Amino acid sequence: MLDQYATTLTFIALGAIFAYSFYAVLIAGQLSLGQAGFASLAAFSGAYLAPDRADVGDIPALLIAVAIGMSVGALAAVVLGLPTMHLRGVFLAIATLGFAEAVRVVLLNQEWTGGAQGLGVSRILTVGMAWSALALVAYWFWRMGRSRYGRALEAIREDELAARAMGIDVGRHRLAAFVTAGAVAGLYGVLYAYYVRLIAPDDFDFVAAVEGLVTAVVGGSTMFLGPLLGSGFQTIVPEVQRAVGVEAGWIRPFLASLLLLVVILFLPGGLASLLPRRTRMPSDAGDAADDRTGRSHPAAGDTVVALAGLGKEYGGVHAVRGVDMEIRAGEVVGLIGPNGAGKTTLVNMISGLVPPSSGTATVLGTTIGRTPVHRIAAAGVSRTFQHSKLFNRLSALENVLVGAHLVSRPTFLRRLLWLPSARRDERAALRQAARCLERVGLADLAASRAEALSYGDQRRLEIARALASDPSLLILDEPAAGMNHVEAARLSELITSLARDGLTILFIEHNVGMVLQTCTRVVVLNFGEVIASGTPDEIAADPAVIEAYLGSAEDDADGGSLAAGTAADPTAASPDGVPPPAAVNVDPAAAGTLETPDTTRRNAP
Ligand SMILES: Nc1ncnc2c1ncn2[C@@H]1O[C@H](COP(=O)(O)OP(=O)(O)OP(=O)(O)O)[C@@H](O)[C@H]1O
Repeated sequence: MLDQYATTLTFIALGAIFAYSFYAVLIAGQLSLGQAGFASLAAFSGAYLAPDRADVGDIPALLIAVAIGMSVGALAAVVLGLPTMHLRGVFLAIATLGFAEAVRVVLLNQEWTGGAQGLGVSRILTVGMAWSALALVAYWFWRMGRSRYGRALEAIREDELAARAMGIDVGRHRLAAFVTAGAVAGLYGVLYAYYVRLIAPDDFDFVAAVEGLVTAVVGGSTMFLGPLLGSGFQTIVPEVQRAVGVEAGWIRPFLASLLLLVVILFLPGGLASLLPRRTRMPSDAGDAADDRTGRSHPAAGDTVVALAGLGKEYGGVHAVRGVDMEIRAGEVVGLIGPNGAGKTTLVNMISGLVPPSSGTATVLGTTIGRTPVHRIAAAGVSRTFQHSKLFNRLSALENVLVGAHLVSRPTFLRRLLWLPSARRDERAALRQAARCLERVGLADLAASRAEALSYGDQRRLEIARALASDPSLLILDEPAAGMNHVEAARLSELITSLARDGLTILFIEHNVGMVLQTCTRVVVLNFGEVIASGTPDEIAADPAVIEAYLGSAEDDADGGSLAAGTAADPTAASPDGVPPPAAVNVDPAAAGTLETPDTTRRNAP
């Protein structure tokens, strides 16, 4: 029975292993076609360099060839990966395809490979060996999935910038994923060689690469079973055809292409996304006693942020100009100003996303400018974004777990060995994430995908994710946008309670009422410059601020005032949950007087 299907089963296993080499990088959002080149290099060098089966026996000969092939595949991935890892999407695909084609052409013209005739190899691989190898590869990716490393790769796939802001070293993770792909492709190349008896460079051409990619995408690149499902489908279709007596060779590629189209249009996560994703809240989330994050925070009153003459210029437009600012530990600083005042640019510089054009800045002892974003996050800066940057296809709990990246320990290798300490560390990370979800009131929605949450809940989830790293400085960019006044009041309470715990908070908000109520100090920006800084009461009465908000002093005399404006419900004009424009934060009666900010003043002379 097994013998009858041995060839089909072996090819399902081989196809799945090759598809895993694509999955290895797809999971991190990378599109590579270089795996055909890695497999080809591995197959030829393994078959050529490994000792003969007659000298060492079948299994040792195959194992030595596998070791050579996987090392060659991994090494080739390092050599190709170092210069190409900064490429994204189709550019990476083109560069890696170029590499695979170059390998094919070079091997075609070598004597030792047999050129177009190919190289004869003994058949050693059996169906049992092929499935054992597949089981090991699948096990690797299964154990990776719920490790800190696996979650970091998924976060990079979902939103690279947010992943950096969570403290993930994106370059290192992408290279590691690429090297894994090289090793797995190398394994495939050697196993294939030791099964088909004769290998030629054309066995690893463009068509083979695309087939491997299609198998992985159809199966699903978001779950470790995807490549297996994809390979099963791709290999079984011709068998079913034969069984029902339809011999047309075009049916399989046609069905595969059709399925690819259906998957891309309707099932972006592939067949595997039909399987439910497990997300379990830990039962002992409240038990915080033994979960110290190991972070040390500045003492109350210490300098957290020091900016001197900080500026940012975009092609002649001064988004931020000469800002001097100091934020001390324990302060809740509100950053307000009309649209386009430079608020987001300023916090982007503080969190390392945007390098300044002039001036100096030190954040938690780290000089910003050339320091990568993940290092600034590691120093203790955490943030949310003006436009939500959640990891959409991950659950709420998984989002927050990624947020805990910096305060959790690497678990992947220990998970491979099934060590209890890995389980303990994963549970500690889960408890940390669960506590943060509870703190923002989202514990009940832990299992929901981030993209399925309401706008207000998404904003709270971003705060929970930012809190998970136990930061010393929390930066919130318009956290109340899109919230109704009840939600905004609850958010204000949350910020106050976080501040009571000693967290330093800098937040941008158009809801001036909320800012005045929540902050210990308010900084007002206009045209990229600080026009006022002081307590909420001082700011509410500051004529320069009132003018910046209401357009002119005469308008103010007509009844407009910052304080009056704050009384207005900031979301009254947005029943559909769309974030309100800045103008709704002023007295509706005076809103008509709000002038569009004049950006001419910020233009460089
Ligand atoms: N990447 C960029 N390239 C060019 N100009 C930019 C860029 N980012 C911001 N700006 C410009 O810098 C100025 C300040 O923008 P910024 O987004 O920092 O203001 P903001 O106060 O956060 O505004 P809002 O309240 O609307 O979010 C604007 O004139 C904007 O057009």
